[in-house]
Parts: sequence; structure tokens; C-alpha cells
Amino acid sequence: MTPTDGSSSESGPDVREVDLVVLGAGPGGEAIASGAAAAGLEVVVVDRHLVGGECPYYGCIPSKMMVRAADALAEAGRVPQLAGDATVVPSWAPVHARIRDEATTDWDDSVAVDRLVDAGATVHHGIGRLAGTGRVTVELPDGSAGPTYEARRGVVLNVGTRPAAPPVEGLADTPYWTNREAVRTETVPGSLVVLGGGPIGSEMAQTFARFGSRVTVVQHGERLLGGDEPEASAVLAEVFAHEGIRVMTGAELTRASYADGTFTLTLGTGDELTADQLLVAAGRTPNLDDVGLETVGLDPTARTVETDERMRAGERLWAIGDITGKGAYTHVSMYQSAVALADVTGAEHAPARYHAVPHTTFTDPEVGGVGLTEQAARDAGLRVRVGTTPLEASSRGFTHGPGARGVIKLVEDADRGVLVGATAAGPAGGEILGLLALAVHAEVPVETLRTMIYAYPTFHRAIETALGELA
Ligand SMILES: Cc1cc2nc3c(=O)[nH]c(=O)nc-3n(C[C@H](O)[C@H](O)[C@H](O)COP(=O)(O)OP(=O)(O)OC[C@H]3O[C@@H](n4cnc5c(N)ncnc54)[C@H](O)[C@@H]3O)c2cc1C
Ligand SMILES: NC(=O)c1ccc[n+]([C@@H]2O[C@H](COP(=O)([O-])OP(=O)(O)OC[C@H]3O[C@@H](n4cnc5c(N)ncnc54)[C@H](O)[C@@H]3O)[C@@H](O)[C@H]2O)c1
Repeated sequence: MTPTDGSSSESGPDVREVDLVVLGAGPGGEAIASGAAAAGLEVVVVDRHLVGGECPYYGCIPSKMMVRAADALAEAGRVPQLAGDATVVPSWAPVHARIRDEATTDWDDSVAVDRLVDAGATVHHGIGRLAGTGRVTVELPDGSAGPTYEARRGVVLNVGTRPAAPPVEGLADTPYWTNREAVRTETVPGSLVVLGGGPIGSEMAQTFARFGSRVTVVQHGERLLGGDEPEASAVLAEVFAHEGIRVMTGAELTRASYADGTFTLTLGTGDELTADQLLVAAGRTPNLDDVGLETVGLDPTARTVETDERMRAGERLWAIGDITGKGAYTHVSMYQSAVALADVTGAEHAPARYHAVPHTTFTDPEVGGVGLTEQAARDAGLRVRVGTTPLEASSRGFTHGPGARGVIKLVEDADRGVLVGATAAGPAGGEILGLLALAVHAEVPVETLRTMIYAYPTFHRAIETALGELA
């Protein structure tokens, strides 16, 4: 099928039959669309914004370019302790240029669209909505009705999330940033308040602080990275304090206003903060409220769409990505995409399992985690043993010197003798995590992990020490 912008004709709605409609094209949606088209199916993709979704344009990729630059500055700052003198004058210009030119082609998805078209798919920019089983309507960018599709095999829902706007008085009237504005900025604010100390807030707070911004994190919860192990949060809080980032925990923003280039932010305690910019990173809202879920018997007010182990969410309906609530990560979206593609095309595939979902927050130290935290394992009723060791106490940590803070924590199901969760916080924590993710995924017996030889002096060798601490 050739690309088309389609429209209703005067003789009535333009209804077209195809094999598969991918509604929302995040990373997983893009992948399943090209996979299904390569398998010979007639595929239509509908995306209201940029094909590829949040990750390449506003999420993972631009934010990791920012982190990379900030880490380079931090490493330069460690030279005096390690290797003499280094003078660095931070400049945001190369960061912005890499994001604009290399990562996002100035927030233009033509390359992604062309890739899909070359694979044989039809792509619409527009709002897609379910209109009953296997049926999708398209509203074109100018507000006119596009074609309606009847999908013989069905519909893949991959509509993702948008930044949540917390109900703070006055906030909507201020020019606050979300991740979308933060990755597009051409300048670094002199001072920045970050609302939210989750992965987005933590990565961005440290990045802008390393580029010279005076940063305050206002965090509702009791600690940074509340979904991770408390030991990892503690390490990060120490590093943030050392780098001059103020972290206010248990703090609630109640009022926001903006005048003459300054944000004034009132906290529940009555305390007032002022800053040049406010970045709201307080979670995500699923794009499920305007996608016609009610037409297929699903709840449009739900935060997630329930799926089975084949990613089926209903009759001729699959759901993948953040909306499934199995981990808002690109790798989960891609994993689910492969499972759903196999189901759509009738190929063999192992059913989806989530016992070993890994994640890494790319702060410095990186915080990697897989499977259950100690608390989650206890809440699940497991008999738990944990082993913990500081990374800087390892031989590699000692030789590394500045910037070696970190922790390895292992969570064992003592009855089965396997790891059900693990954390690797430290330099390259996300890379150390690889070994642990394999152990949790493959349920490698702890006794087998103890017989392994761990290269000396690597960071991952600290896993052996943590195994020795399991108690
Ligand atoms: C700042 C930031 C950093 C991140 N860093 C990482 C990271 O390092 N590693 C990682 O694994 N994950 C990271 N993530 C998360 C990652 O971006 C998401 O998990 C990933 O994009 C997968 O999301 P998704 O496929 O569910 O949908 P999304 O990427 O949100 O894509 C959904 C698509 O659906 C479209 N859409 C929505 N509604 C409609 C509709 N009605 N009709 C048509 N189209 C519609 C949207 O325009 C969008 O293109 C980060 C996220 C953010 C915000
Ligand atoms: N490296 C990565 O893999 C990566 C990076 C960024 C984002 N992500 C994904 O994107 C998701 C969204 O990230 P996020 O950081 O926005 O969400 P989050 O839900 O993980 O964290 C939001 C934080 O904001 C706090 N918060 C919420 N409302 C608040 C308020 N009114 N005042 C103060 N604090 C408030 C919460 O306590 C929480 O700690 C993550 O869960 C993750 O799955 C992944």
C-alpha cells in the first residue's frame, strides 16, 4: 500500500480493509509495524505526533546525550585528584546541537516514517481512536476525518504516556518545563527547581547542576528513586549533596506562579522557593483517555490496559508499552512488541514474563535494578536473604578513586536458592547489572554463582563479595 493522507469523501466515510493497524507508534509500535509489514501483512500506522514516540525525541536518547555531557564534565572535575590539572568551561551548545541534529533531526520523524513506508506500511499523522473491534478511525492534523480502517487481524495499541501535570494551584499558568522542553532547551537556567525525584527528575537535576545551574529537587516521597532499593537512594542522595544539589524530601508543592522571569513556588510547609525555571517530572499520564477504549469494552479511565502473556487485551486487540504497566521502559516495549508480533503472525514465541525486568537510571552513579526489591520480595511472602556491599570498598573502587561510590545488593529467595532481585549502583552500574539480570532471568542457583570466577579487579567482582554477605 502506498502512503496516503486519506480523507472522507462526500459519498460517506472512507472505510478501508487492511490486516493490522498500529495505533500509536512508540518504539515497540514502530518495530511491530515494520515486522508485520516484512511478514507480508498490510499495515497502517497512526501517530498523532512523532513516529518512534517519546524515547528518541524527548526521552531516552536526548536525555542520555545530556547525561553523557554532564558525566564528561564530572570526570574532568576529577582530574585534579588523579592526573594533574584540567580546566573545563561548560557549554550547552554542543549538547543542544547533538540532540537537535544527531538525535532528533530537529524533531522531525521523516526518517522513521520513510523506514516504515519502505517496509511497506502506510503511515498517517493523526489521532487514532478505536471504534469497535478491529476498527480504527483517524482524525487528520487539520481536524478533518481521515479514513476508517477495518483490521482483519486486529489493532495494536501503543499510545504511551504524556508528562503528568500535578494539581498545583497556578501551575498551568506558568511556562514550566516537562522533559519535552528540557531536552529542547538551548540554554541552562541559572537556577532550577525539579519537581519529582524519580528517574527523570534525578537524571535531569544532576545534568543541569553539572552545567552550573543551582538545582533544588522537591520530592513528594521520602527519598530519591523511590522504586529502587533504599541503599541506592542513600548513595545518590549523598552524591547529590556533595555536588551541591539540594534535595527536599517529603515536600509538597502547593502553589506556583511566574512573573518577570522568576518562578515562585510555595511548599506545603509554607516555605517559598524562587527559581529561573521549574521542571515538572512528577510521573506520567497514560494516553488512554481519548482512544476509544469504551468502544471495545475497556475502561478509558484506567491507568493501564490489562494483557495476557501474548499481549492480547481483547478480541483482535493487542496492547504494548508503558500502557501495560509492566515497566515504563523502551526495552519492555520492544520485548512486548516481539511477543505481540509473533502472536499476530502466528509464529512461535515464549509467553511474556516479567520476573526479571531490568532498568537503569543514568545518574552518576548509575542505578541499575532487576526483579524484586527486598521489600517487594518480603511483601510477596518470600523467605528472603540479602547481601550488600559498597562498591568503593572493592579493589576496583579503590583504584578508581573519586566517583566510585556505589552498592551491590542481592535479594535471594532462600527457599529456592535463587536471586529474585538485585541492584547495582555505581560507575557503569547499568553494565554490572547485565550479569545480575541474567542470574535473575535464568534463575541461576546462588550456589552456581558462588562457583564462578569473577575477573580481578572489576566492579562486577563485588557481586562475589555480596554473595558472601547473603544472610
Ligand atoms: C525523559 C525520559 C527519559 C527516559 N529514559 C529512558 C531510558 O533511559 N531507558 C528506557 O528504557 N526508557 C526510558 N524512558 C521511557 C521510554 O521513553 C518509554 O518507556 C518508551 O518510549 C516506550 O513507550 P511506549 O512505547 O509505551 O510509548 P511512547 O514512546 O510514549 O509512544 C507512544 C506514541 O503514541 C502516540 N499516540 C498517543 N496517543 C495517540 C492516538 N490517540 N493516536 C495516535 N497516536 C497516539 C504518541 O504520539 C507517541 O508517538 C524515558 C522516558 C522519558 C520521558
Ligand atoms: N533511565 C530510565 O530508564 C528512565 C529515565 C527516565 C524515565 N524513565 C521512565 O519514565 C517513567 C516516568 O519517570 P518520572 O521520573 O516522571 O516518574 P516516577 O513516577 O518514577 O517519579 C516521579 C516522582 O515524582 C514524585 N512526585 C509526584 N508528584 C509529586 C508532587 N506533586 N510533588 C513532588 N513530587 C512529586 C514522586 O514521589 C516520584 O518520586 C519512569 O517510571 C521510568 O519508567 C526511565
